[in-house]
Amino acid sequence: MGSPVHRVSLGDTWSRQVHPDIECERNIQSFNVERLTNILDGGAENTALRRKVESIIHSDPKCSLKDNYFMTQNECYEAAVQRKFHIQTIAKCLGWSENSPELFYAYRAVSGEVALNIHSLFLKALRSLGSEEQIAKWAPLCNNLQIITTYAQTELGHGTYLQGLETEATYDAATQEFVIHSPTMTATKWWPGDLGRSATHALVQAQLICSGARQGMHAFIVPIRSLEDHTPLPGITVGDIGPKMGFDYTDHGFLRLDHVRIPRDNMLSRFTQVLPDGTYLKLGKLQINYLSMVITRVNLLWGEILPILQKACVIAIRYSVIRRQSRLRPSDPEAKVLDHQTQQQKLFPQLATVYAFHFLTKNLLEFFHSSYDAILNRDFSVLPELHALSSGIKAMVSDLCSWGTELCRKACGGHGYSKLSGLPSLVARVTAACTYEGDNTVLYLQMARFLEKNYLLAQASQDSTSQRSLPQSVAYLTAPDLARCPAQKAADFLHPQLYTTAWAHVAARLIKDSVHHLQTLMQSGADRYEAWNQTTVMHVQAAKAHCHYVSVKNFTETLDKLENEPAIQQVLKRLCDLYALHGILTNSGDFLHDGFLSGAQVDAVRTAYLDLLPLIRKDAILLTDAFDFTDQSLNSALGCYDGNVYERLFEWAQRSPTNTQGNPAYEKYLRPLLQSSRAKL
Ligand SMILES: CCCCCCC/C=C/C(=O)SCCNC(=O)CCNC(=O)[C@H](O)C(C)(C)COP(=O)(O)OP(=O)(O)OC[C@H]1O[C@@H](n2cnc3c(N)ncnc32)[C@H](O)[C@@H]1OP(=O)(O)O
Ligand SMILES: Cc1cc2nc3c(=O)[nH]c(=O)nc-3n(C[C@H](O)[C@H](O)[C@H](O)COP(=O)(O)OP(=O)(O)OC[C@H]3O[C@@H](n4cnc5c(N)ncnc54)[C@H](O)[C@@H]3O)c2cc1C
Repeated sequence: MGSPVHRVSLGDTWSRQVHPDIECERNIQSFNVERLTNILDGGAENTALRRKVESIIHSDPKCSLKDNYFMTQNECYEAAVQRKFHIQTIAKCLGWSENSPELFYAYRAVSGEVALNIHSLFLKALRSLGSEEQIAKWAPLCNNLQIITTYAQTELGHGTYLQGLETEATYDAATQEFVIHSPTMTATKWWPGDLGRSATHALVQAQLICSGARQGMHAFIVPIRSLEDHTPLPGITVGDIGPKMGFDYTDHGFLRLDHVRIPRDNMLSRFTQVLPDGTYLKLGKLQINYLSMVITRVNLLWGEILPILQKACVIAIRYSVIRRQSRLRPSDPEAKVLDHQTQQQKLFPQLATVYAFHFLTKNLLEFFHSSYDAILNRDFSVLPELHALSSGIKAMVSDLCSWGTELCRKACGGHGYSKLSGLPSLVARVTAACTYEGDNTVLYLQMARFLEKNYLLAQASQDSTSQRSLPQSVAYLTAPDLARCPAQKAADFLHPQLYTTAWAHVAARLIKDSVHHLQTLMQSGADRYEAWNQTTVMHVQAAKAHCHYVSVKNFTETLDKLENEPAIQQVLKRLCDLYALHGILTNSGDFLHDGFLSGAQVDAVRTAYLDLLPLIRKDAILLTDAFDFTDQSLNSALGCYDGNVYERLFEWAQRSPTNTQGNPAYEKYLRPLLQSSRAKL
């Protein structure tokens, strides 16, 4: 049954011998780990390709992450540029193209710690908002790195409210140019990645002004640094925004534009155009110019956010079978910390969540790919659902991945606080995901608006004879609802149909309550804007419940498709059960509120939930092995495959420059202090 798990080890002394405390966890395999890896990769051929790419990348020392934890911000940046350069060189040699799986796997191998990540965001914005001619002109320059680009939207004064952006692009019909200008200090672009020290061109989002009228946010390609010597071009003030909580390897920057002139052709014009005489043409709503954000949200979930919680689970769970603290009985040896029920209660919901999110994000990507071509060809019918789902799911996944990664860090005790565990940098990175590409509260509210509309449509269609079909993700709003949960005992809560229905019930009720509250306020005289603001806490709660429902439903549907893989289906079903029940327990007030669940039923949920923990315990290491991260990519003294935690932590600490560079503070301060106190002894 068992199959050797692939790993690319660090090649250090201890990698040759696997620690017995982790080896025994792998001895009895209730499912085929390799097969699960294949399923996660989307097929055995993808697993093989990924491993091939990882071997190539890891055999190049210039792509190594080894000394990252001891670097300054500048050194991190330089090393990230070097890695980008080497991966690009390898890609060119081996014919890996933009968007190829090989390139995706190469970045996964180095944990995404390369410079020029926003270059690919620029390309996505270009391909979605640019005309075919613009794509033909700029994409090859980007792909060959003849230019380095950034996505400059956020300003010092505004990030969320795009209508409030101050940067102006005023069309001058006499010269057929746009004049790009930052009229105030707060109009300074602030945060764009790769802008501080690298980019030669920026995709600047600015308020279009033509023929005297303001037309809202549009995208313009603006050269900012000389291609000869990289100095800022006339009218450009550009630099780095300084130290941040994480992302040391990225040069986030600022940009001020002083009446910078660019040709008319540099406004991206797939959906909107300015004709030579200044006539403005637009297809659909203005918000079509926000399309690139939809694309980026979906892609970052898969490539950046999800792997962070996966890695945190691998590190924390592997460490928890090596770390021993306390005895469960006085006569026993000290227990692995993973055998404490409370440790399982911390880590297994995170493991279940990350599996749920893997399948959810995969499904969202598929929905995105099936809609994208239609949108580019100006069929916007599916855009509202895509925007709502990508906003809500981005918010939920980044929120819970951030929460879960920090929980994994804390679950590693003191060593989790060491950067050498790998966990602090994962926490810093995933925390940013709750803000970038849209603050999560703001994104939940976008989802809530979609829910409100569809709830009202559902009500209208129930009141009339003609049935209107709702988008698939909200179709449950028209389904018959149960007032009470029929479960009688703990085992009943292990039926996917039962807990999916419970989540549907709670989501539908919270949506109904938030909309009714909004309407009540409006009926009592508040205008819509005031009433909306007075109900946003309820709307966010409803949006969260809806997203949770979508994720539970998606996980159960994934299980249904695994009927030919009974062993894997069984182990994943336990995770699915745990995910759904953990959600019910942490939100039990919502289920008790209208009597859908009774107190006794919540007790039964807890029993079912706690009974799952020991079942998942025996497969825990295998479930983390299945993610198949190489030791190099984990870059964690606690999380390596072989479990030799203490040896590695000790050796890595020796590498700290603080141990070899002498101690100037001793000469300046400590020696005088010690000597003065010695005199008194
Ligand atoms: C390895 C990589 C490491 C990390 C890299 C990190 C890179 C990060 C990059 C960035 O952060 S780039 C900057 C990202 N910025 C944002 O995401 C800003 C968030 N703000 C917004 O998206 C919008 O301003 C807003 C919150 C949606 C509000 O916009 P606006 O006030 O103009 O619209 P509304 O009145 O709320 O809505 C009107 C209408 O439009 C619909 N809509 C809104 N957004 C979209 C969209 N993206 N696509 C399609 N439709 C959209 C919205 O649903 C409304 O529809 P109706 O209800 O009127 O039908
Ligand atoms: C690591 C990182 C990388 C980034 N990369 C880029 C990049 O490459 N390019 C780029 O252009 N930008 C980038 N950004 C900027 C990022 O997109 C914005 O910071 C983000 O969109 C949030 O906007 P804000 O900073 O204006 O937050 P604000 O909107 O000021 O949020 C502050 C608070 O106000 C609340 N709030 C705001 N509006 C509302 C509302 N309507 N309703 C309820 N509450 C509200 C928020 O919930 C939050 O609690 C990056 C940011 C980070 C941290």
